[in-house]
Amino acid sequence: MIFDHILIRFGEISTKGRNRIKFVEQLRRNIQNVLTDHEGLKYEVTRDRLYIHLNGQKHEDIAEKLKPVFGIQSFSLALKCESDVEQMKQASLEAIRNLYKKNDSFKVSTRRADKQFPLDTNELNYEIGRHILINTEDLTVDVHNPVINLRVEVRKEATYITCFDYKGAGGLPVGASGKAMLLLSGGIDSPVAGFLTLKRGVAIEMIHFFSPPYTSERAKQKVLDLTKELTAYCGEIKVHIVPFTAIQEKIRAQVPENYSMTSTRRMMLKIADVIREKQKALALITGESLGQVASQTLESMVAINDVTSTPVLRPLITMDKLEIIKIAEQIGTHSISIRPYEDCCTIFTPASPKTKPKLEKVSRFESFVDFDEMIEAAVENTETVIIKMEEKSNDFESLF
Ligand SMILES: Nc1ncnc2c1ncn2[C@@H]1O[C@H](COP(=O)(O)OP(=O)(O)OP(=O)(O)O)[C@@H](O)[C@H]1O
Repeated sequence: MIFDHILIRFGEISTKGRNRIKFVEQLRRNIQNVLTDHEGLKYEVTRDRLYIHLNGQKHEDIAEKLKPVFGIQSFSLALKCESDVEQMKQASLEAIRNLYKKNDSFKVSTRRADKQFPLDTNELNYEIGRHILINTEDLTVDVHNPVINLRVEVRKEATYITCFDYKGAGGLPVGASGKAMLLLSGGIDSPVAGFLTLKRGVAIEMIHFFSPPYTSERAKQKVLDLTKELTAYCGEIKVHIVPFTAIQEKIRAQVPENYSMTSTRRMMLKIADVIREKQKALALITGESLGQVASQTLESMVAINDVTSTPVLRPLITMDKLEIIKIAEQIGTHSISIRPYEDCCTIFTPASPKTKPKLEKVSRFESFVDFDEMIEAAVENTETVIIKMEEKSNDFESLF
């Protein structure tokens, strides 16, 4: 069957009151971005739907690309006809004829956005259902549990007939909730934190701390590869790579060993905050999960977080490691994260870091060093690259 439209349902956006127009506009832009390779598509936005006119393009590729777009609750292949009973009957029959198998059951579910339409939903269900039964063989009606649910959406300007729904990614359109900077290590957790933040409509840029020669080019490549996996959800992502060797060496030389981890995290957060301000982002994101390691106790968070009043989002804070790993596998980052290349933190990890560091103590240790100048130099020498989306096929259905 030739479907001529894709009908997209928004889900959570519909409830966003006055911001709705902004949200829908952002979703339309995000959809257009993932479909740039498909020429001739036309977009039409109504109060609670977005329609893509396919103009003869095949729907299969387009449907695949829509699956990871946040802000879509569900979408359906659709056939458009005039809002006229005879035309609806014909189009419904055409839609179902090419779809059903022997002994399938079906149901017609009409929805009238146009309340002035002369027939009510029951009458329309009956008229269309009867027309289908008369003109097909081996089909039965089952209003409770049908194999085919033929949906007829009657609007003033047109009627859309759909019979096959895809589940969307849910969440909010990326960019609709502002922008934040993700501190991305090469580990399992931070890419998952990035994915979950994107899902809530926040655009992200990455910040990675890199300590050559202690960490290799391959460790850097790992971070770029992780970023590439996340571009499936947002098109492209900027990565800021911060040279961190000098600061780490200074910490090792000047701060007592059991406080070096706390101090390292504080410097990371300070630098990230400067880059955040330059990039006009509103928050920082980390992959921390409560109690996972020494630097992720509440006491550590108090001592680390003290360097900034910028909101630090920690989407994984209450999650178990196994839950995090499961998402990492589904979004395709896990196999990259477990590559055996070193991260700057693992190399400098002290034998027994303080699990309950005192804020006064770490501040005092740091007061003997002029870190500000080193932070400025690190920001100045930061390298920025843009990673663009790559076509890939994740198991999106099982994810959402
Ligand atoms: N080299 C780095 N560059 C950027 N951010 C980092 C780096 N190392 C750690 N972080 C940030 O600090 C968080 C905590 O790091 P840590 O190594 O303690 O924990 P983790 O649970 O192993 O996290 P991950 O799996 O993301 O590495 C990370 O999730 C990440 O947000």
